Amino acid sequence: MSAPTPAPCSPEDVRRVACIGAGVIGGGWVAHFLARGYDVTAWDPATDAEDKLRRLVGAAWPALEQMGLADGASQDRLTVTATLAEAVADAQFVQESAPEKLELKRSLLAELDAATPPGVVIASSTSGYPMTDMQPPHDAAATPQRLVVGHPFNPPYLIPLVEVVGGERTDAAAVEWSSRFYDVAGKSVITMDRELPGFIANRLQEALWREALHMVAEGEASVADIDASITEGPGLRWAFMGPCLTFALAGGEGGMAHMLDHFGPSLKSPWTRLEAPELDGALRDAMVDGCAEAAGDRTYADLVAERDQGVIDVLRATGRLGGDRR
Ligand SMILES: NC(=O)C1=CN([C@@H]2O[C@H](COP(=O)(O)OP(=O)(O)OC[C@H]3O[C@@H](n4cnc5c(N)ncnc54)[C@H](O)[C@@H]3O)[C@@H](O)[C@H]2O)C=CC1
Ligand SMILES: C[N+](C)(C)CC(=O)CC(=O)[O-]
Repeated sequence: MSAPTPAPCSPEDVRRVACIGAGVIGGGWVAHFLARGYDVTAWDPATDAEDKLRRLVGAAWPALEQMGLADGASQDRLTVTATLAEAVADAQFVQESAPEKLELKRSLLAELDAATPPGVVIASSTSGYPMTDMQPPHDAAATPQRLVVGHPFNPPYLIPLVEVVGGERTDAAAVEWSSRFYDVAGKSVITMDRELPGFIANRLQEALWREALHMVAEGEASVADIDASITEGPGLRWAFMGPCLTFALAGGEGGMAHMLDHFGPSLKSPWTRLEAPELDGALRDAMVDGCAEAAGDRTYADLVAERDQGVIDVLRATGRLGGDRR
């Protein structure tokens, strides 16, 4: 591996962030960085991207005001550029949020690497690809050592977690730099020392999702019942205590030891029973129809507002609103 290029500034000194790809997640990142007082440049090849982006940021702003804006934070600090090169020309950090297609990510990250000033860290929002599979190989021109995964959660302007992990050709200093940067930018960071499919949280979510799809495919439970089983049940605990400590309490004063001795054998069968279901047309239709039924007459905008207020209420109730803000 060639010598790492020193980052042009410390994470604390970053003022200009570029967001490449401005859909659900890229737009959410834009809203987050604006609310934290950064100057943001954004680029997205879709012809209607700027309108959609400004609408998304406008819809997120009331929630961000409730969360508390950084000094000087303003939607006016967003510049949407005509080209990728203009977006990254002066950037001190780049967040890529393009569609989850491996070949597209590969060529886009190579293009970003070529256009971004030396040493500036480039993070991908990918929800599952290992950076090793996406980063360009080492050659005279490429600098894959500054490429990391920074996996956010929807919406990135409200859900604190970012999972940070490098690939085989990533410099450890870039992982460390980006973890510190996200922390300074108000995120809650888990830094991983190895690549795992789905990272940590999606690996857990995917297990739950796999079972949900099985139940819908087999007609065993409705979409509404599956959602209620989490929001009225374990989801209430998970907002402040993770699944491991929660289950330690299931063992009473005997804790996790008693929980495993007591329930371990009976839980083993569901652990190993099912493979991923076939996502065929019938299952797709059942999920789409079930979600439409569960949403009722609430529009997409209604649901976004409801979700945003719900997350803020939970953050406030669990003492995670305010505190150490940028
Ligand atoms: N939607 C979600 O809940 C989450 C998604 N992610 C990840 O974020 C990334 C983006 O996903 P979404 O925002 O959901 O997708 P999206 O479909 O909402 O947005 C993708 C955007 O990328 C743009 N685009 C297309 N080609 C491009 C290119 N060559 N360069 C730059 N932009 C391009 C599209 O015009 C679109 O605006 C994916 O890697 C995904 O896995 C991560 C966490 C959660
Ligand atoms: C649906 N998704 C796999 C893209 C979701 C994520 O990656 C994280 C999230 O927001 O739950």
